[in-house]
Amino acid sequence: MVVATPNPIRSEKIRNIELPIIDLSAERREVSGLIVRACQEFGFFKVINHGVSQDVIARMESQSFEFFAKPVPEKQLAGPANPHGYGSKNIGFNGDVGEVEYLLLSTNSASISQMSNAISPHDPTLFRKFNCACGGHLSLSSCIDPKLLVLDSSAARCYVEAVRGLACEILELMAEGLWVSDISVFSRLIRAADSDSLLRLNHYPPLTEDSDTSPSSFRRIGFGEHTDPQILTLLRSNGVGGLQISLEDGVWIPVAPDSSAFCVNVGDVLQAMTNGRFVSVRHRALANSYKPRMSMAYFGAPSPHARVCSPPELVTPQRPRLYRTFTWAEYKKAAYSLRLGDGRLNIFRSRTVDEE
Ligand SMILES: O=C(O)CCC(=O)C(=O)O
Ligand SMILES: [Fe+2]
Repeated sequence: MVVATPNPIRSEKIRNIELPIIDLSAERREVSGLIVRACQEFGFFKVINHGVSQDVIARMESQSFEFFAKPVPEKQLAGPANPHGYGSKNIGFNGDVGEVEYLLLSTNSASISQMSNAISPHDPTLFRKFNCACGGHLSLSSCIDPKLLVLDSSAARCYVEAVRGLACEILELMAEGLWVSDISVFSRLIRAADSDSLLRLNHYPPLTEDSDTSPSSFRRIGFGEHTDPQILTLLRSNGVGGLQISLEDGVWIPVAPDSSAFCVNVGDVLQAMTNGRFVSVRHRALANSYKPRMSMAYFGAPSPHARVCSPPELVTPQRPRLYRTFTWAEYKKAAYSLRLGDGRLNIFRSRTVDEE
């Protein structure tokens, strides 16, 4: 049995910075400018007035809590995570551990149904069915598709439809703000039918058995420092803090929980596609000493064979190409072979830039 090593957090700096909160209902040109600035400075921002229905969010959250409240043997029916499925304490395949249990799902419906069969053979939906009539203003048409209601009327399916719509909208605002002529250059990748996008539910149980009561060791690593490999992450948590981002080594900026917002962060693929203009920010999650924390992360990813390269407008003589073209399958292979905290994108830096 692998036992998670306690990770006391000592001698680190916490800096309280006000992170950008962007109102998506404001004027479009202004919003796209603010998003680009946030992605360049922080690789992170929050969005409000995002249009995803509170009902869709609330149902997904309650289904997730219900899942994590199940007895361990039942949850283990959906495990071990390989990489999809239920996992506890072990993250990835290379020895990373944390005070977290999670359920990682591919967002394609076949995969969600398969997992739900494994968990509840007598109830063939992973999360109890409900009558999905919304799905967020951005993806209404796909959510009211009668075929979808028959096949995918689960909280997970509806949530995924809504957040994918929001992610596409944000990616198009980014392209506009960068003055890229093909505004679907990023969003098209996660709209593809075989996109490798994921939904990850993380549950950080409270740390009740801590005998050392000093403030620094009272909080433990739930999910260790890393960048997200995909294009864009949309994350929500319950009202319990724990997420932190890091812009310089050893300095952590806490992200306050906010029920009206989605946290958005740039992933490695978007850093590569913007030729390094946007930063894929390092972040981590701490488990709370008293309260359970739950987060739900949608990771918008390309399809395996999609080629990742910058649009021509973002490569100039003053700003030569930083990364060589690669496929998402290649990138994933590299990511799975490394530890959580390793900088994977460096492997894909252009030789010409390295040699300069
Ligand atoms: O739980 C959180 O707030 C962060 C989780 C995370 O970074 C991830 O799942 O990639
Ligand atoms: Fe992450």
